[in-house]
Amino acid sequence: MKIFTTDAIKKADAVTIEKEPISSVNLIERAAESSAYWIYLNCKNYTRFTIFCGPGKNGSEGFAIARMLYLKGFDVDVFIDKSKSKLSDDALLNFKRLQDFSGITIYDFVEIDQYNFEKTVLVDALFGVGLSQNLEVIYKDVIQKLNLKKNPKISIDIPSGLFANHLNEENDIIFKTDYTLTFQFWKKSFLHPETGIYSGEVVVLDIKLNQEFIDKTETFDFVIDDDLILKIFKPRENFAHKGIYGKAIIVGGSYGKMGAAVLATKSAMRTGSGLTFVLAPNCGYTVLQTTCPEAIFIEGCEKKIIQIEEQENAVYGIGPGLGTEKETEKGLFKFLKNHQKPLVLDADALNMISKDESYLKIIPKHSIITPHPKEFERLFGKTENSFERLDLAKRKAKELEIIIVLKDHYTQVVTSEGLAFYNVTGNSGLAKGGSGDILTGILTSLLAQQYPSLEAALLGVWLHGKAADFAFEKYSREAMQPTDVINEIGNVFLSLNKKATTKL
Ligand SMILES: NC(=O)C1=CN([C@@H]2O[C@H](COP(=O)(O)OP(=O)(O)OC[C@H]3O[C@@H](n4cnc5c(N)ncnc54)[C@H](O)[C@@H]3O)[C@@H](O)[C@H]2O)[C@@H](O)CC1
Ligand SMILES: [K+]
Repeated sequence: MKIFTTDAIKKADAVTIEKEPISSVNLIERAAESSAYWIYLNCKNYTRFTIFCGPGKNGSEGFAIARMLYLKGFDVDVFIDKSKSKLSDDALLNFKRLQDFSGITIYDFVEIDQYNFEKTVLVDALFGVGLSQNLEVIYKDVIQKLNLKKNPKISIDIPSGLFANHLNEENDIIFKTDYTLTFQFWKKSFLHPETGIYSGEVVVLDIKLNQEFIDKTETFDFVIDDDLILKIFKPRENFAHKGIYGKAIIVGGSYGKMGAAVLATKSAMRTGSGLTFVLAPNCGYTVLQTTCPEAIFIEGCEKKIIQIEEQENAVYGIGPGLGTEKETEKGLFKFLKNHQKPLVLDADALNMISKDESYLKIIPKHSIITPHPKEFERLFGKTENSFERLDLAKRKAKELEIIIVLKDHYTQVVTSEGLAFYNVTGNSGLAKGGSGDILTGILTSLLAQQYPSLEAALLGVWLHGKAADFAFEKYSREAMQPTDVINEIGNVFLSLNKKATTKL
């Protein structure tokens, strides 16, 4: 799914209005209907809604939602700024429509302090993507007061005060919501840690904006959605043999960090590589042969790896638990200098590469590197925030012709063309040691199965997150373990296969 800038969203609205054709207020009606319907389906424990409306189209949607919820039998109150009352035409029209409903009381923002907030859901329809400057004082006051309330909160399109595609100023006042019902596209700010904390759970509602315009309009940012994954995923062939599905070699483990190699090897196998090898120090022999009997062990040195031998037609995933000893570093660089095929580099492999800028240049083209924010900083330098970090990743991915998987709550796959794909599967149960090792195993396995690098990265991060979501449902975010995630990879493939196979 494409992520549009505010300007492109406005154009998409305008083109839809012109080409469909549909009036602006009827398009607002469509957006309001989809919001009211979602609320009707999902708010089972509440019968009371208090809707805060602004002066523009977002406010107009608020008025329409108020009317629709009232007609569905809910108790609805509306708050506006009565003192200035400079509503836009679209807002005025829906505001006037409300006057036919004597059961809906319209309050002024100044009455908030006297209002009874008991058991009501707060709906924020103050500002949408039309916010062009910092908020006026009157709206800041309202938002500050509402942010102190414990009531459930829903924002329409975007939490009021938040910009859609860039960072706010540090002291900006922003509505902090539990749910955001957003129209047609994810907004970039929902996907970054500094701004995403305001948007809560995001629900994207399809309001059927002009598809031709969406298809034609270029963008640099995307969300990995199910449609994209189904285009990438190739179900296993009936007449397959193990040779078709490649040879994955995990290079990792050192004395005391053998678990990382175990997790990466297990997840490579669960992802389907035809043959899976693990190159690890000899001290890991028993543990690896016991925990991963299907994998083939390649001997390293006693307690660390000092050389990586080139094997024909193999895809390497290097890093989990590898350690950063001088001899390991030497072995890694000797290997990388002569190796041409795309591979996966993670963890300690990246830590060793970050020791010298010239090392970056010997990463084979189209390889996938998977740094978390700290590793990224060591590799490419400090940035002020995650928006700048992504911009830097785009420049570096282009320069080095590699794919950077920037691990975060919403991991970003950054391509050598300067595009970013945000992954929205996964949860904070993955914020545990070992999760990254699993991703390395999955990516190595997909590359070995001849998925092109970008497709392997997109499918890999999605699969990793999806398996984590399945594990979360069984064990909770707190208790789920990386091993539980590996054990759910199979269920993710089952659900993918169900969708991908031809049905009669
Ligand atoms: N027909 C359409 O064009 C559609 C509009 N949609 C909705 O419309 C929203 C965008 O509507 P608008 O462009 O009217 O913008 P908003 O409703 O976000 O707000 C803009 C209004 O607020 C005023 N304003 C802007 N910044 C302000 C500030 N800092 N302090 C006080 N007032 C300020 C502007 O003068 C304008 O009246 C979307 O977020 C979405 O909710 C969607 O329903 C899709 C269809
Ligand atoms: K809003």
